[in-house]
Amino acid sequence: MKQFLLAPSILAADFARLGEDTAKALAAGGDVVHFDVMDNHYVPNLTMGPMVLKALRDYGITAPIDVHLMVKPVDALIPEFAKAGATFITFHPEASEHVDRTLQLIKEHGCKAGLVFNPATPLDYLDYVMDKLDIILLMSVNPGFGGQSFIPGTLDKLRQARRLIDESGYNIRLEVDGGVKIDNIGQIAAAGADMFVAGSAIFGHPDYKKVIDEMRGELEKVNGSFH
Ligand SMILES: O=C(CO)[C@@H](O)[C@H](O)COP(=O)(O)O
Repeated sequence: MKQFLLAPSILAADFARLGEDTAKALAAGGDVVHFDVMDNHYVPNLTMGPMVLKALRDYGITAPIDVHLMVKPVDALIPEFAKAGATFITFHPEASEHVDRTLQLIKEHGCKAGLVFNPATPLDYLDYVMDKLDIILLMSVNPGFGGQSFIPGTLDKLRQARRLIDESGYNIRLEVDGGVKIDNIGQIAAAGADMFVAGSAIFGHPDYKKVIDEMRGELEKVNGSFH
């Protein structure tokens, strides 16, 4: 059976009670904390840095933390996030001068590494780095804000990425981010994703557990189609 991971995006959490709200999403069944870092330069929004991540660790969050860097340049922040307690660090290849070097830097700092693809970024960047990836993240909205609608063309791109991962023989997670809801998560999983970021769908609902349980229910329906 395929193991799916649900990653609540704390961009949509209550920032005034971030530790408590993050813990609540994990207690409701979230597997991984998705941590969006925006610099108001690579994307038009400004969010959280390594100090906030460390504060979550100090608060007692022990779940994996998936840091999505929407910043340019990338490299200087990697040691900082690793030291603060990141598990995964992903970045946009067009924001790094040397993609291979940035991937190596993440690994050298003991984190899992990944590339993120915007809706209009081709998957060509994968060509020579599959052996260095633990995760591929496909954006299903343009990065910068939560609460946008899923871009349907992402489904074909997911199928393409799934094919490349399977052909490579490497153990690489395929994550999707943006507009993931109860009513589309099954279709997204059937296209090949195995890790799902959801912000507004979870934090915008009064009952996080109900949303996560319903998402898992949808995932169980498609589980068989992978094997
Ligand atoms: O990185 C981003 C947006 O740039 C995402 O992680 C959003 O936080 C997803 O939010 P929803 O679309 O699920 O509300």
